[in-house]
Amino acid sequence: MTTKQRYESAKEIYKNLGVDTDKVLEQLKNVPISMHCWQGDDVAGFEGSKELSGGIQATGNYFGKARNPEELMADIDKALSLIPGTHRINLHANYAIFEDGQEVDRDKLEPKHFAKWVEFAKTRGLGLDFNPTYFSHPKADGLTLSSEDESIRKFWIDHGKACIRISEYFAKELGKPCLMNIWIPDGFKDIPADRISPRARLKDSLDQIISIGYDKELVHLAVESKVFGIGLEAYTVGSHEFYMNYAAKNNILCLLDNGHYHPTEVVSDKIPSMLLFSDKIALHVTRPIRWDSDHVVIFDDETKEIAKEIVRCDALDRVLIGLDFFDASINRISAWVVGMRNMQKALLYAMLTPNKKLAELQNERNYTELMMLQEELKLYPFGDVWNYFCEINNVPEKEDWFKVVKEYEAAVLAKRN
Ligand SMILES: C[C@H](O)[C@H](O)[C@@H](O)C(=O)CO
Ligand SMILES: [Mn+2]
Repeated sequence: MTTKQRYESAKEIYKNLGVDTDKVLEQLKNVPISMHCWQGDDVAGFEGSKELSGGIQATGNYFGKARNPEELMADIDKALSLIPGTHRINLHANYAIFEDGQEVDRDKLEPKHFAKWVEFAKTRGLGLDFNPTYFSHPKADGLTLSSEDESIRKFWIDHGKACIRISEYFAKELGKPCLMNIWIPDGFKDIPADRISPRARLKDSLDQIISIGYDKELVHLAVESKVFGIGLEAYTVGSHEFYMNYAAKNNILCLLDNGHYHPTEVVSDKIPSMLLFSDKIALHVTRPIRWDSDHVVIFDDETKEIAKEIVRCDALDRVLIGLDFFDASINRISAWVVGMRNMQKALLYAMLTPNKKLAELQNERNYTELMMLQEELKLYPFGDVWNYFCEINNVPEKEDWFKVVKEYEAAVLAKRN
């Protein structure tokens, strides 16, 4: 049987559930996912120092990591060629590209330092998202936006302001809004004596950053909380409560990273609550194993639950989906492709679910049938629909894409050292 024939058969099966697969495939094609550039080089960036700080860690030493903008862009191209649909690229400020002798520190970054990325995105029809980089820098030794040292704090406030202008530039150039997400590593290893003062300073720093004014249609500003980092186990300044309140008060977005909560807390459950109070939210979809380990996104229960909440809350245009992982122990292009395709599979799985019917069963308190149907749905011919989605979007289906990665690994990655 051909992929199309399998699809036609699956289509009939889903039709009996009231699900229109043709419509689903059209919808899925138009859901952009923001692919993070930092999986390509273990969050190293293009500045002189490549040492990763801020309580995050990329472990592993698989060969072939991108060492410069040309290599990173070529690797992104290779990954995108294996992922159905048109997506977005998520950049960090430490991926600025300087002409010789024009290097500036992060507080002085300008749009021109990202012109090559804009050109890259434009020629491929991609959107760009952005993140100020508050780590891997001599001035990020401890606290940044919450620092008690006013000169350090000013440096990072200026960095935030510079990044707003760069985000605006991305949006204007590409004709698509840019999500600018602020994450800072600030915190303490051991029990602090004063929890409120660093948070008061962070609040003031954020106020100063947003005081420069920006077009909210162009820049979606977000703040990303975290519960702990390596060496920052006892306290993080940018906690969930801090940012949820800050975002609500200032009409900006919360970004929820599913590696940033206590182990039994799930982001899927937070999505509907947030959507009742915010026009938009943003996500970093990742896979924490025991801690915020940033493993590659797989087709696991929580990724599926996250996708289900986005779909059944009818919020595909209100939840800005991005990925955030950095695994240095495997082929990095494969990591991107697996993560991106899995996020799409999770969305597809959610779209193929008869959500209305399931909600009716819940309302009728028919929990027996609800459980039965949710379990039976797991063995529906979802894979046949996925493979057809790949076929009509001109990317290899099933594991066929991996051949392309292996060829690229042998021809290109193996020659990097
Ligand atoms: C590199 C990213 O900005 C970083 O991973 C951040 O989003 C985060 O999740 C830190 O734990
Ligand atoms: Mn994150």
